[in-house]
Amino acid sequence: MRLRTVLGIGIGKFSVLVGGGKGLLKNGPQTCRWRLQGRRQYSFLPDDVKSPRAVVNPDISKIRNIGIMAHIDAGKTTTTERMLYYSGYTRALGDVDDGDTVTDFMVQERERGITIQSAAVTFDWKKHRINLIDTPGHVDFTLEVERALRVLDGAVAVFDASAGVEAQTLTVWRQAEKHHVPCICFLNKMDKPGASLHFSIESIKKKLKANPVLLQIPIGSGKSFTGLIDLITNQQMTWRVKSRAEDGRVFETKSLSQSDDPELLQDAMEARAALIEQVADLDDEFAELLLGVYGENFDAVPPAKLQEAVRRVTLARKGVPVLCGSSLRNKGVQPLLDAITAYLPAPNERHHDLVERMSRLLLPFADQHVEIPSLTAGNIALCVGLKQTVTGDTIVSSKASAVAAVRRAQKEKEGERKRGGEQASLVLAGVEVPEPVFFCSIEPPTMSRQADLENALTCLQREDPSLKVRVDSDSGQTILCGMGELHIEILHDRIRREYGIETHLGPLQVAYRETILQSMATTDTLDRTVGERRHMVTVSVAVCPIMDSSSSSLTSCEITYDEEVEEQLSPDVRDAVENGVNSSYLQGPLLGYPVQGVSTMIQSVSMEPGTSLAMLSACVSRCMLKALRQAGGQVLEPVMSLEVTVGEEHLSSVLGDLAQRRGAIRDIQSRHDSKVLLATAPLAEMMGYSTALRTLTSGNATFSLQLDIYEAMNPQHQNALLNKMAGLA
Ligand SMILES: Nc1nc2c(ncn2[C@@H]2O[C@H](COP(=O)(O)OP(=O)(O)OP(=O)(O)O)[C@@H](O)[C@H]2O)c(=O)[nH]1
Repeated sequence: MRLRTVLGIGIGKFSVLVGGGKGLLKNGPQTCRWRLQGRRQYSFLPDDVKSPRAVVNPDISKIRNIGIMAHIDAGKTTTTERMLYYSGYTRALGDVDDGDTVTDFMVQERERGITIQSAAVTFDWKKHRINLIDTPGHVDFTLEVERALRVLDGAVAVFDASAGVEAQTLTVWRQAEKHHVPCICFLNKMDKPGASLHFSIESIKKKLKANPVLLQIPIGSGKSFTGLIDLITNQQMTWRVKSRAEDGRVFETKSLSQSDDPELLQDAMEARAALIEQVADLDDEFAELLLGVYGENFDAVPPAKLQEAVRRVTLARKGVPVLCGSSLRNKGVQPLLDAITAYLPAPNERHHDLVERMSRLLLPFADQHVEIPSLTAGNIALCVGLKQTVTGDTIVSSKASAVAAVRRAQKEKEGERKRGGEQASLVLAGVEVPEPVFFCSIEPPTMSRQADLENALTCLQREDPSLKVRVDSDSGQTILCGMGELHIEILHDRIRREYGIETHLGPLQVAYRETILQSMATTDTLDRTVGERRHMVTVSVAVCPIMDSSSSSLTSCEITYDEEVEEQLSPDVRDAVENGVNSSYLQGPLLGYPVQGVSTMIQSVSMEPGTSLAMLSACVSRCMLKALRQAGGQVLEPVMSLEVTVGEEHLSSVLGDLAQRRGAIRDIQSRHDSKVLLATAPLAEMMGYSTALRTLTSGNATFSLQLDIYEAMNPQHQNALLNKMAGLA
């Protein structure tokens, strides 16, 4: 059987896509055939085994998204196979050694490059849905495992009880720890003569530095391993499996009694007392219960209370439940399934760092909002309570489903390309955020409201990506950068109404940029003694203009290296050099506006031993400033494209006004009995245009304004601007 699942964490959606090239489970026909890598055909009759479709939408609290990890040959495949069989999803027990296990496809899929997120089996167990994701320990899959672990809610580590913790498990265990994934350990192969509970527990402590919480002890060892004692319930489980043909589905459960083997009874009593003490040490709530009611008589501790406490300990990752069994001999797998449902968390109990939680979904009906429990494809709804999402983001049920969607889209695209067509990506394009062209300072009424203002601005920015907020490094003032006068006015008003903060706005200013006119090469040396240490560095840089007037993007600055220099520099020295260059791009030498359209080549860097990287960055930055100054600064101003719709009678006055605003008319079109005037004009000249246009046309005109390009100012206007900024005009 080949199941592909797309994980849905957090909001409880879990789509199961069945199929993948070897045969699909269809609705209509009664029999579904599966081909397992060409080896064998299984015939599934619905009455015979369950279909994955039998598992429909369980409550989120009943879902377990679990990774299974193991060292090679520890018995992961055999264990998974037994889980599918006991839960009723396969008709026959497969055998790894005969090469007919259901999940064998995983290995082969991996060889073919199929990734781990999609390699999964889904089944139900006692009203729970278990999605078991393979997380192989092989180093090549480290990244995939890491990805899987980030979205998984829990993990089962399978060990060979005769070998204890082995190298590969160690790697995956560390990753699980990093992502705070609660785990259960399964000591498999208890039937092997060399199997040792004590040795395995010690190796979990020593090698994994984990705190094993032993929940079962084995009955018998090696070939005479027949069952387990459940220390939570004090029950004995025995499997009368005499041959490999017996499937272990039926096993006997009974309470331990005095008539049982006295040695076993004694071991079980001691192990249970140790368990209770250990859990009391790890869980305050259980400790209180124990001190208050059951202090004198551990036997009386109700299994349910102990189980709840073990669950809390597992979820808090203070301890790791340990179970034993022999998958090959069909012993101990059902209690392992019980433990997965009892101790590992549901998706809503885990706090994934990448999953947003919505508090409510609302359907808009005119001006009313109706709360709905879920949403299907193709609908539009409002969501409440998102904390990280900003406008333009695509929200998916999990990172894994996003990756799977991208991969599917790529495959489809590939297929379409072969067929000569084009296919749209499944991932929505975010909104294109234009660069803000205006800015102004904003101040709270008193310093005590600064934190409230910052919070308000953070919320507003998430809603409106065209609003940018920064802190001026010289004045320390908070600066609002927006799209226009009205934009900033409305933000100001919203801060007052919605957040109750009366702010003061500084004068609105145009966001200019700077570039250079010619190429220039410069050398600079920094020689400074700080304390006992002498820092000495000499750098040479060459800057040249790469004016691309079609671009309004700030990213059009480059850093290149002389070939020989590039080979000599270590990565951290290169980082320090680039920090220095990039910081000089932030504030141009003329007016301190960001620099664009400059290519910098690092020609030489020579450092005396002992010179810090910070001093290197400082030297590069100073050298850059020198080079940019000498290269002749040029101010770039935002030029807007303007569309004015106006009655013919007012056209000439609008044109006259535009001429005074340094406007350039591109076209005048007729639309019904109005004229549409297309023009460009520098933003600096367009301040207050809406009022001016209203006055000129007695309110009979409309206009739209948007950034066209950043254009070099002519020398006359640039000088006027420089004088104005210097307070001379
Ligand atoms: N004695 C014994 N052998 C077992 C047990 N479980 C699995 N094996 C054997 O161990 C070998 C490896 O089992 P697999 O289930 O393929 O182990 P795996 O961890 O999936 O291995 P890889 O997929 O190669 O990583 C096979 O020969 C199994 O028959 C067990 O409980 N007892």
